[in-house]
Amino acid sequence: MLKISDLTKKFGAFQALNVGQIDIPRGQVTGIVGPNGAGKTTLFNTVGGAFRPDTGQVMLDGTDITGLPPHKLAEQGLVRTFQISRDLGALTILENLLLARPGQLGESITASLFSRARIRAEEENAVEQARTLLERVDLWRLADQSAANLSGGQKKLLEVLRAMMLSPKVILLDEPAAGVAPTMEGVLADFILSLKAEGVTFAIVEHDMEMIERLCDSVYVMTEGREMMHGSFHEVTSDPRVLEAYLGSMV
Ligand SMILES: Nc1ncnc2c1ncn2[C@@H]1O[C@H](COP(=O)(O)OP(=O)(O)OP(=O)(O)O)[C@@H](O)[C@H]1O
Repeated sequence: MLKISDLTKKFGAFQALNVGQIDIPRGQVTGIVGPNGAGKTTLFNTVGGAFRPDTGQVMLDGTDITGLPPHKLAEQGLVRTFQISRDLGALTILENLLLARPGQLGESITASLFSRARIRAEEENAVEQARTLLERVDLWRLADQSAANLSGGQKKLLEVLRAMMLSPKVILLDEPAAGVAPTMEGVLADFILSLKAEGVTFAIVEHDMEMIERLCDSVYVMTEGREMMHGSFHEVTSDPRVLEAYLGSMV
């Protein structure tokens, strides 16, 4: 589904990313792990349109999407999640979802002058889509409350729902377990797996190895900007090179 080839990114003289080949298969959850500074966030930023790569190629379902900005990537079916920021926290839960979806008709002045009814229908569709998503995770009853009041786990659910408003093929999911109480981790994991069962493809950057084990069909281990190893959770966690990469980052 997503093929990342020879992707590089430098910050000044520092080579933060130097990936050979990372494949994110259709309908699977692929984990990306590695010690601090390994380049995981830079990979997501470069694939997700925040940075342009220096070299390399990203193909999504057969289409070259290299270097496209986030709104173009979303049109193609690739969406990256972001933490619910302070600004988004000030909005209600429903507003968070409605804002995640770029206005289609509403962006054109001509359309807004001549197609009020269509715009209203479009907005009603968006509310309906948001309601369906919120009901799935039992957040519809809180739709009018400020997102800032949600627990860490509920905020993570909201991040995923915001991505789902764009009906993506692929979600780049940033640290789903971060700031989530252990009791909520299972709820979050089950929701991600239910989306996977419906055909959504995930790439997940995560430090929490229990979450990786629970979610991932396969795992890439990154170190020093490169993909060092790829395999099942048990293959990568029993490989001495992986242990060494983690220990090496701590000394
Ligand atoms: N905008 C930037 N400017 C300069 N250097 C950067 C920038 N972003 C990241 N780096 C550097 O690139 C390297 C990789 O960072 P990155 O954040 O991608 O690692 P990571 O694997 O996500 O780490 P962590 O697990 O700690 O989030 C680090 O050495 C970091 O300092």
